[in-house]
Amino acid sequence: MNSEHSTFTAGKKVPLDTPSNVLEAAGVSASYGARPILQSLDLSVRPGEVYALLGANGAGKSTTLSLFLGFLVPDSGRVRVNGIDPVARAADARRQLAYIPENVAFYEQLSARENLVYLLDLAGQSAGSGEIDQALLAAGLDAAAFDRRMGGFSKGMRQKVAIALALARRVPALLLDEPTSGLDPKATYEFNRLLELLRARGIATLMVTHDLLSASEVADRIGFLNAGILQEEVAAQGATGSERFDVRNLHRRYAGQAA
Ligand SMILES: Nc1ncnc2c1ncn2[C@@H]1O[C@H](COP(=O)(O)OP(=O)(O)OP(=O)(O)O)[C@@H](O)[C@H]1O
Repeated sequence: MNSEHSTFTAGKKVPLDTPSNVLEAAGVSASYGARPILQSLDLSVRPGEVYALLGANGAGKSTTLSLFLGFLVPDSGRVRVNGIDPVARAADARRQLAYIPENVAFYEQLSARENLVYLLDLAGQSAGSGEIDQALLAAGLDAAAFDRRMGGFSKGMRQKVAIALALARRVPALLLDEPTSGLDPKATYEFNRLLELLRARGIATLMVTHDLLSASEVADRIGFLNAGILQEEVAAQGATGSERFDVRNLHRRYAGQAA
């Protein structure tokens, strides 16, 4: 039980075994040196929720990811990953997370299977070959590619391996930095279906993106960050379907903000 997490029910403090927010930033301000970047940021992602963080270049989106990764110490406020402080308990917090940067790095000489075995081992986990194959298949990698060297993999294939690693590690949270940039429409479509799988598995996903169409298709909530301030959050209207968000409306807000 995590004593840091509790809630008030009818005036009585009730401890929670599982935090209701897997990713949580509350009243967070952060800076690089003397330069303030994020101001009083309140952002949370629940289990099984896909949260898309939008904002102009330099708005502070990647900086937000850095907070959850424990790369940046906040000036004030509270950051938690599955109830764990990513600075005070860095190794524990990292075990809760998978981070997929814009360009995912793997051991180029190793195959997808070998990368997974090795990276799981580095993470202190062992998985049988059956489990590894299941994760790769669930992530949508063609079985013919399992034993190919990753040096020749496309960005879309690399992302599938990265998602397979997250699935095999059974992490409760996933951080994605511009996952669909540079993907063709088919690969983008496949990636968006993968996000739906992550949602179904109860993973809390925070995705930084400029891709409004993907965000509108897969996100449950969209936040607009402007100059380090989370100006607005909008929630999906329906559980599924293309009308979850009004894309034109999103575009107007986003473009208006970026101007
Ligand atoms: N390591 C760093 N040291 C100093 N300043 C930084 C550092 N990293 C980012 N910045 C600055 O912080 C601000 C926010 O950057 P951040 O990368 O979080 O923005 P972003 O919203 O992710 O932008 P983009 O869409 O271009 O990736 C920018 O002005 C950037 O120049």
